Amino acid sequence: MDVAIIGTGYVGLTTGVCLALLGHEVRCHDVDPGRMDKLARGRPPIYEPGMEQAMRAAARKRSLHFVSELADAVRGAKAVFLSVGTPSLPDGDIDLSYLEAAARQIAPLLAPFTTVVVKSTVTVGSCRRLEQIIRDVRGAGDFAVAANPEFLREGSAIDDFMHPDRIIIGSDDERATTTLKELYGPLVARTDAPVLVTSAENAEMVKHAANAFLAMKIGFINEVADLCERAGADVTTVAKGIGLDQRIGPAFLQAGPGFGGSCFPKDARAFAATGRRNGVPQSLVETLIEGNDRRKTALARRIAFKANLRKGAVVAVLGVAFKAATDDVRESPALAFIPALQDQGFVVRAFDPQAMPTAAKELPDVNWCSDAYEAATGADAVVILTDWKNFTELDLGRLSERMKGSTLFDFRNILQPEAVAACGMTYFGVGRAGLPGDKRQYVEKRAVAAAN
Ligand SMILES: NC(=O)c1ccc[n+]([C@@H]2O[C@H](COP(=O)([O-])OP(=O)(O)OC[C@H]3O[C@@H](n4cnc5c(N)ncnc54)[C@H](O)[C@@H]3O)[C@@H](O)[C@H]2O)c1
Ligand SMILES: O=c1ccn([C@@H]2O[C@H](COP(=O)(O)OP(=O)(O)O[C@H]3O[C@H](CO)[C@@H](O)[C@H](O)[C@H]3O)[C@@H](O)[C@H]2O)c(=O)[nH]1
Repeated sequence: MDVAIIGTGYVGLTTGVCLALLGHEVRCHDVDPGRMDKLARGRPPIYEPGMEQAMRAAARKRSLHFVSELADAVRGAKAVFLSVGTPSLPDGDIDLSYLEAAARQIAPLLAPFTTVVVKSTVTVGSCRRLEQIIRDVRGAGDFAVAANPEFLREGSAIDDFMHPDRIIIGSDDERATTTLKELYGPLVARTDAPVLVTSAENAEMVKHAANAFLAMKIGFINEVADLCERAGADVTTVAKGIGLDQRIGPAFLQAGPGFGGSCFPKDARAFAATGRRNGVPQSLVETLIEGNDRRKTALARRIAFKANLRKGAVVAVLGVAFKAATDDVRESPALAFIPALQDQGFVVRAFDPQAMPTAAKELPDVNWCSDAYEAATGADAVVILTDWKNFTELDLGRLSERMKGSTLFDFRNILQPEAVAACGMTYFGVGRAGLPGDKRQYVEKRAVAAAN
């Protein structure tokens, strides 16, 4: 099928590449000329594992094209995907203006009959609004707007797109639903993914409610972690025990420094704003947002207390991306955590395998380092903030030798406390093994290790 993709960020690019690999003829367009230039040279403008290879594979099939002129992208397309950003407004609601602008721009260019597919995450009622904008330009009858929310995660975008848990098609126009079923046909044939055909409103609501629910699982386990820490339990085991209940499941129960990224914080705010706008406050989600925001700075104060850091102390932060396997720092815990360290008068040295160029624009006065060991050099404390696999493989002895102090905060619970203690460091995880008891425990273990 002939497909156009408008907006080639994480979602648009992944959608375009994957649809091309599934056998469709795809033309991608973006307003950002720098992005288009990179794409035309076969270079992904974002760090996403497997993307460059997937782009090469699609290019070999001659089914993926990057087109600078919007009209050339849209002309003749049977489905036009809108995958532009939907950022937060100051009141938490989404800013629909990028989608509205894109709808206005494509409206005169659509061939009859075209399905305009809203891939961006939108609040309930947005597709109707976009439909009205296009209708104002070209009248009714030869197009339909369908909601088709995307559930991929950054860092595993291609795999998630190619192996969806479900495909949601939101439209009451039969021509649109037929087009989308045909489009996803090859994917459904390969994966047997369930397809839910429903109204646009239901589809829009599914996306926001799903993200709010997943974010609530994380917010919940983070509060449980804090309780574990005080009450002498270990959240990693507690989460395992909870997750073994099939009704709960093990996913999204990793305690950490709070959820970040371009989706959960923004989408939780939008869901809460939708509740307020409709006179049905979503109090659980409101509380979740507040707690998650507070957590990021509270952890910065907590380390000062636990490691007894004074003004001028040096803190090494390992990881600034909002999660592993991405260069994205949007609403990353690091963007709140590092300034909160600096506010206390600490000097911050930091390293991230991919996200330093993007983070440097947001975080002034950080000493960026070429690896974890350089970051740890002369540090009073080291903090692991992102769950990069490289950090699970650190040479802890080497890290410890480089440090001035001896405290390691593992805010992703990715290290073995015993291994850290064996290298002469005091270990603090998130909600692990009960504090201050575990501090004594690991200090004691360290003493034993040293004696041996
Ligand atoms: N990032 C994710 O993991 C993810 C997953 C699912 C859904 N979403 C949703 O998908 C949408 C896009 O997210 P993203 O992370 O890909 O955003 P992004 O910021 O990475 O990309 C958006 C792109 O749209 C382009 N753009 C803006 N206006 C345009 C226009 N009028 N014409 C052409 N291009 C235009 C921008 O230049 C940018 O390259 C958002 O609504 C987001 O909530 C994101
Ligand atoms: O157990 C967990 C799982 C995640 N996180 C954090 O939560 C945030 C989001 O992580 P993740 O969901 O893996 O990344 P995203 O790429 O933001 O993907 C989410 O947001 C996308 C945009 O809407 C959706 O498409 C995905 O389904 C949804 O998982 C990150 O800060 C993670 O570190 C935790 O702290 N603990």
